[in-house]
Amino acid sequence: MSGIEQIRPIVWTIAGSDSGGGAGIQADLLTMHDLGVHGCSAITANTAQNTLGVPAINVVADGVLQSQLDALSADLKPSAIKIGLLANVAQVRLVANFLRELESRGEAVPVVYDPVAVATSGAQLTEDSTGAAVMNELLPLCDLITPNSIELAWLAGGVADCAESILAAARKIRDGYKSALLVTGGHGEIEPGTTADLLCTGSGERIREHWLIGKKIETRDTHGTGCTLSSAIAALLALGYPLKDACVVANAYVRRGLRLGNTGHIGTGAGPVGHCGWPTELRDYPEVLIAGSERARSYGIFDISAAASFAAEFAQPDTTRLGLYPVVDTVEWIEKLAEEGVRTLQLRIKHARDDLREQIERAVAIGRRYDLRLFINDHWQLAIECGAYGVHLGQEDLHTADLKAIQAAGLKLGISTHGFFELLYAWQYRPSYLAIGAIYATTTKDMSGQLQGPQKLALMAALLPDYPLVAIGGINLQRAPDVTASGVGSIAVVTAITDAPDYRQAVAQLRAVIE
Ligand SMILES: Cc1ncc(COP(=O)(O)OP(=O)(O)O)c(N)n1
Ligand SMILES: Cc1ncsc1CCOP(=O)(O)O
Ligand SMILES: [Mg+2]
Repeated sequence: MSGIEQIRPIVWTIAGSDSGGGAGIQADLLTMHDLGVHGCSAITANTAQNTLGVPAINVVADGVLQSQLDALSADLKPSAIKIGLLANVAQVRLVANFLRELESRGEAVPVVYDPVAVATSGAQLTEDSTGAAVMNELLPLCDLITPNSIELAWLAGGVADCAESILAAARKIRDGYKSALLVTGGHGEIEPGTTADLLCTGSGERIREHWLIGKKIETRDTHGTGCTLSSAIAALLALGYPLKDACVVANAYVRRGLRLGNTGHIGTGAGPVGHCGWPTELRDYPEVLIAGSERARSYGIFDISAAASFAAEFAQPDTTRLGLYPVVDTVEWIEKLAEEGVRTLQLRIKHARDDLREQIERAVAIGRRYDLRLFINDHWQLAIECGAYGVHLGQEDLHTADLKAIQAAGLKLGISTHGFFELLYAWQYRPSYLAIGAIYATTTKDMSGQLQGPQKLALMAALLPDYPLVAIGGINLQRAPDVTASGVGSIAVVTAITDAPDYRQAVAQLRAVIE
């Protein structure tokens, strides 16, 4: 491989073959191809299957499985691995050993394990005794496991058939393992007419639980949804998506496949889910439940203190296209840029200063004089007290700021997001605008690990074509055309203006591109 650049990342699926072409290896390879990675397979069992059931599970010999893994690792190095059906304890051990070897050679990659124990048809696919081996040997090597609620109960012991018992079973697994958990909810309805997946990430004190909720899609063709979901996540991880983003995009990919299906039914039973390309429509994406919302009561995560300050539906700006949006740290800059005809501005004061209130009061007064859309970063109480046009908050501020008070005062609200998950999360607040960043590397703020790039920006912007969106981070005159091509109506910049040799010229040139 040396010297040859791989254009498409490689993803392996270690799973069972479905002779009916709807689930297992077949669904995995369709998904991987659809999402732009090259799929390789190591087959654990040749199941005899159709859309009606599973007449036989023909488990491959250990040597057959091992030889496939060895052949792949000699040539086709993976960027992520998806594991599906492991038919017995010996296969669990073999795969676990193989993963440990990869780790010891410094070749570890993200591993997504879909513990395929029961097919959608109800057929049992793995020996009962594999549960303990999975827990002891495989889970410690996985980054994410994606059980359905039946498989969750199988792994954790007990039942997992309502929000509280699913949360309890998930916590039991999370207590012992580093792996994140995505419990798929296609088999039950916590709220009538909806499906809900539980995403658990982090560990110890920082464990995070999110319900991803979608309208139930009425279709007969649900075969292979679990395989499709887990291989989509592996593909997205290989493409460099962070775990939570990979989970929500994969959820949308499956929901799109359920909604659009195949052209005509395949088979006489539960046909395969469709594989219909990148999910470009918001309606396929899940809602991310917010713990302060009333709805969270049904899902066992209602937080009374979060509810005290939770609000949604903020005042909308007069336009969805906010144009050039300089972010500056002094009142003097606000005035100079207002003079140049800039309409959207942010005062972002990061250093403690005694005259903060006075600065904000002065900025607000200039804002009124020039009819600016002036947002105050961070200092939401002072923004309310001084009667500012709006406030800009980061994700972490959403848990501490009094959003009810901001809304009641009639202030506009902008929220920072970094990727698909945060975009969907912030969307639940229906803010006045959503900012997406950092698009490029920037020296203004440490955004390492949060770079989006213009292509991903365009994929996110496509979800909210009529909503005020702002792109920020490392944007300058040269990059601005690629950013505006994504469809966002506003570009926020710091250094492209404040460090420009001639800020007036920079404003004029940037406005010419953006507005
Ligand atoms: C328009 C816009 N987008 C994003 C940010 C970043 O805000 P935040 O996440 O609150 O981080 P700090 O700016 O406070 O460091 C922004 N200020 N403006
Ligand atoms: C505040 C902030 N939030 C995300 S990136 C960024 C800095 C943008 O600065 P610049 O335009 O100089 O890259
Ligand atoms: Mg802030």
